[in-house]
Amino acid sequence: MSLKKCFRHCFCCQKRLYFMFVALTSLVLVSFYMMVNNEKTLRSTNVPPWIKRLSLIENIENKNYSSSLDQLDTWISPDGLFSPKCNLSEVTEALRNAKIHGVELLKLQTSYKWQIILEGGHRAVYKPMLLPKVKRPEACNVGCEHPEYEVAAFTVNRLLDLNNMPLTTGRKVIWSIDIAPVASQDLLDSVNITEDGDVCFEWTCLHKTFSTRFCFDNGEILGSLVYWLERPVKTFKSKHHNSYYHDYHPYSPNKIFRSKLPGDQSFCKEFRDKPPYTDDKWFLHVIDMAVVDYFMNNFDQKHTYIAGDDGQPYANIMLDFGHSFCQAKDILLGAAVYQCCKIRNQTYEALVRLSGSLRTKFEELTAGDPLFPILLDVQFSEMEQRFKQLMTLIKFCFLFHGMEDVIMD
Ligand SMILES: Nc1ncnc2c1ncn2[C@@H]1O[C@H](COP(=O)(O)OP(=O)(O)OP(=O)(O)O)[C@@H](O)[C@H]1O
Ligand SMILES: [Mn+2]
Repeated sequence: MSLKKCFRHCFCCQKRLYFMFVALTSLVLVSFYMMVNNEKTLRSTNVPPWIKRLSLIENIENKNYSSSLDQLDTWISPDGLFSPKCNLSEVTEALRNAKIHGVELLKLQTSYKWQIILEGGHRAVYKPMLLPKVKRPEACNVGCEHPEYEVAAFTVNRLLDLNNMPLTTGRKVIWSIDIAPVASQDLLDSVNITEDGDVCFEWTCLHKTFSTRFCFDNGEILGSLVYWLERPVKTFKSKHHNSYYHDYHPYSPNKIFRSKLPGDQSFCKEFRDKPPYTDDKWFLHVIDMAVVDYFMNNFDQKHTYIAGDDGQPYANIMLDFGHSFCQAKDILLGAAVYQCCKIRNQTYEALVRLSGSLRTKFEELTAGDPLFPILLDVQFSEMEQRFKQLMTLIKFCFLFHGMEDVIMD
């Protein structure tokens, strides 16, 4: 090789090396910048470190659902969990599709459920459907819950123009794809996978003395997803007030109060003149709860609320409808409405608008839900019948007290 050629060759090598060095340094710098930036955004959210690592990957891939879900907490006010101007379909879509970053058994109260962590660290309660959609054979508040009723209750709430139930939707998940890779050890340990790929586990449903084996065929699971309120959630209890809403139900454990029930006006006597029910906001919410429970034939609801920073009740909420549509049909579920003979103007107007179109409007709202059709035909007929009964009870109130006295703003 001539001296000139050798010189040119070395020069080219050096140039190539130089370019490689610059490219590598830039790559390292860009990656480092992205890592630091992502750490910064993630550090601001209150999620465990193992979730953060998953979120790091997620944040690069997809930010959309996370920012849709970010809105939910900002919508909460003393007047409820959202307002008519909120885009519920956008958030519902996010709840149905957001990536799942963590799942564990939620050992609170009695029903089988999971706590799910969605992208952005948003939490939700997932109640898998343990049973097919059947007419409930049992007495009320016994046996397994039906998560499809949580979706039905949310739909009824929306149809009644109420805004107190956290956003709820049906959601399908696949065990091997959505759950197993991010499940906690105790959830993984609680299931076994059959040779056919079915996911099975044992669970004892409410008031049963034996456990039952439940299996999800091919690991495909349908269930209800309720957005988790990152707020202190509390329930009015008898020890703070002489009675509370749930005591009024024939299935309440408070037998003393139950024995006082038949036919008198005790609901209003017990409630209206005792705080917090002296305040219309809390009193009218109890009436709204009775309207929803009457529609749903639900004996399980308690008066639940979000507490503010001062520990005082801030906003009313409605939770827990998995035991609805039970066998006993008790007119006492409507006691708050027909014994007090009061109803919120907005709720009454919504009821009037629903007359004759309950089924169509319910189906319109739930058309895109993975659990559609949410209810059996027979349950729908039951709901329509109970809706008519409630309207008759309200008309009796108009007759005895006059419409002006019954309707409250
Ligand atoms: N969306 C939510 N946001 C915040 N807290 C919630 C939410 N859903 C449930 N909780 C809390 O978890 C508790 C249990 O939830 P839920 O009532 O759905 O369970 P459950 O097992 O069906 O109860 P029960 O045994 O009374 O039927 C509630 O009382 C409430 O304190
Ligand atoms: Mn329940």
